[in-house]
Amino acid sequence: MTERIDHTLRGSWTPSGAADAALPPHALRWLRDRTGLAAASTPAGPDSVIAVGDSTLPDAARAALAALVGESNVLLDRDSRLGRAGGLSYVDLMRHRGAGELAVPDAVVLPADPDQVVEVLRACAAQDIGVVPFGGGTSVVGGVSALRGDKVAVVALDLARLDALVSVDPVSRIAVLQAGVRGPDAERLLAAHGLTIGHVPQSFERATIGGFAATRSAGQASAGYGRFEDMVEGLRLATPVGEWRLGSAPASAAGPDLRQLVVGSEGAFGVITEVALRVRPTPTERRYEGYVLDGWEAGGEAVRDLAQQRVLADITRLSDVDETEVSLALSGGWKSTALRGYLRARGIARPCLLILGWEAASPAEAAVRRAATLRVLGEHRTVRLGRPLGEAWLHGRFNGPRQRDALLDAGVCVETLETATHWSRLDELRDAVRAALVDALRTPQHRPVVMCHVSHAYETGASLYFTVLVPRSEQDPIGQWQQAKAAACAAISRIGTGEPPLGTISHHHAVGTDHAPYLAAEIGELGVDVLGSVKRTLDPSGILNPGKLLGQELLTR
Ligand SMILES: Cc1cc2nc3c(=O)[nH]c(=O)nc-3n(C[C@H](O)[C@H](O)[C@H](O)COP(=O)(O)OP(=O)(O)OC[C@H]3O[C@@H](n4cnc5c(N)ncnc54)[C@H](O)[C@@H]3O)c2cc1C
Repeated sequence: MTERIDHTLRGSWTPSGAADAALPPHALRWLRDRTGLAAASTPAGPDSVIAVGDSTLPDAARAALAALVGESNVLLDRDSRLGRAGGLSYVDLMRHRGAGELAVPDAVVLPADPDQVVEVLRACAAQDIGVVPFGGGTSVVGGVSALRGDKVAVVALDLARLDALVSVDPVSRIAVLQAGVRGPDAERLLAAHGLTIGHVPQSFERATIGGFAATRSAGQASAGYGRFEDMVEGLRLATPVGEWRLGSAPASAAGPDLRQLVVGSEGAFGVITEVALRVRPTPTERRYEGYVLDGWEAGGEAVRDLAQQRVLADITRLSDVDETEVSLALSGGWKSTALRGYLRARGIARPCLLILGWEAASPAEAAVRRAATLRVLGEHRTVRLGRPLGEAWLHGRFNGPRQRDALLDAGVCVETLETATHWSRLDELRDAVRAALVDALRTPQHRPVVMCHVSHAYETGASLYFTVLVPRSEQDPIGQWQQAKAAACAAISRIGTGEPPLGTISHHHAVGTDHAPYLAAEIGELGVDVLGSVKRTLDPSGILNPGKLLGQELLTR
């Protein structure tokens, strides 16, 4: 049995909220100077001010669900329902802070095992109840928004009780985990067998195995361990028409790989109840280092070279000039001033920070792999800053959501978005998204900070991850971001222009509700129809995750 997360925690990342964040006074001073942020901000409204309507779950449906999972596992109280109302995007957090309207589920249902999940789905289909699969609830694209669609009610299907390590095959290096196991618990359970998954997204502390699979998640060490879909050997999927089991060999030519139809299906095709994962021995040697290159173009070329010569470090993360500047400004103090001076003296005019990390089973393996990376990196002009900077990144790798709480408290609109494209178009895509965000958010009083980094690199291209900071609009804090996000999505997808997309609408955050309008621009109308027919086969009455992945309009055509 693993420790349950408190889902009543929605307005912040940790119970202590902003108090948990390292946002020193000099960082706020810097933000005020740089963005025009006012000294005072509007305090967040307490949970009690949020309007939560009565549950519309019919009595017959409640009774049917209670007969399957037990009375105590059908929750109708306000806090439980509010606690599964939406994910953890900026917009979700603002809604939980009293701005805009929240879609609150009519009940929370907690099945105990994969068979119960199938039964719950059958019962919901019979009663015309929508079902939102809920893992860690960390979606940032509206994936767990409790939309009702055309159903009489909607329930959040919380997978927290599916929290077991089912089996370990040490010979094949495969572990089977239930879908509700959270990142840290999965690693703890596997560590007892000397094994690791190696999947560490920034949401690691709260997100689950089922959520990782349902969203095609990518962790910070994706260059070494692969994206989550690379690790999935097999799955159990509960659907309203029965269970579907996939994956019986490491590779197969028995038709298309249907596992990939389930990985990334975002709860719209079924509920993933178990995942068989490729695991590796726990690394005993870890080494993280910082380097600096002069300018984004030079940094990008170096990372491309590492990827194409197949010597990427397990963690490879390149910040652009703006992100490097913000990191230095936020860390502040004499050390960052000294560092800037040192870099200037070494001829670096536009510092771009590159973090490299190697994780290996022995010091010898780490040394060989590091030497291979550095041989290629040595062909580019770099300044080595050594282990302290790499260790500092490691130490702060989960700080982002904590700092976000503090920034929200300070009146900042803070959000991220991500995409990916091929190397030959990476700069064009970055420039287009940057320009769209800056244009949408700049006002006579406010100057947005738009930062970008590459955190996932491939032989043919890379991801781009943008972080935006701008003083929050007091009148329309949600609309302010939604307009900027729409402009960025239009720049990526080039929707309505007749041009092919510049990049993908999501490299790892998934589609949810927010990206659904851009899906057809990426996969084509035919692609949407293919997904629609899969949906109709597995979920004929359309109860699963209304409005996600395919969006409501795309489904009904
Ligand atoms: C601060 C922060 C940092 C983040 N960093 C990263 C990152 O580094 N990399 C990354 O990839 N993502 C990141 N994310 C996004 C998010 O954490 C991932 O999408 C994650 O995989 C979601 O897992 P979850 O268990 O929280 O799923 P949820 O948020 O609960 O659900 C996500 C989607 O999957 C569906 N779903 C969940 N469980 C199941 C299941 N068992 N079966 C079927 N469908 C299911 C839901 O209905 C929903 O559509 C971040 C989010 C936050 C808030």
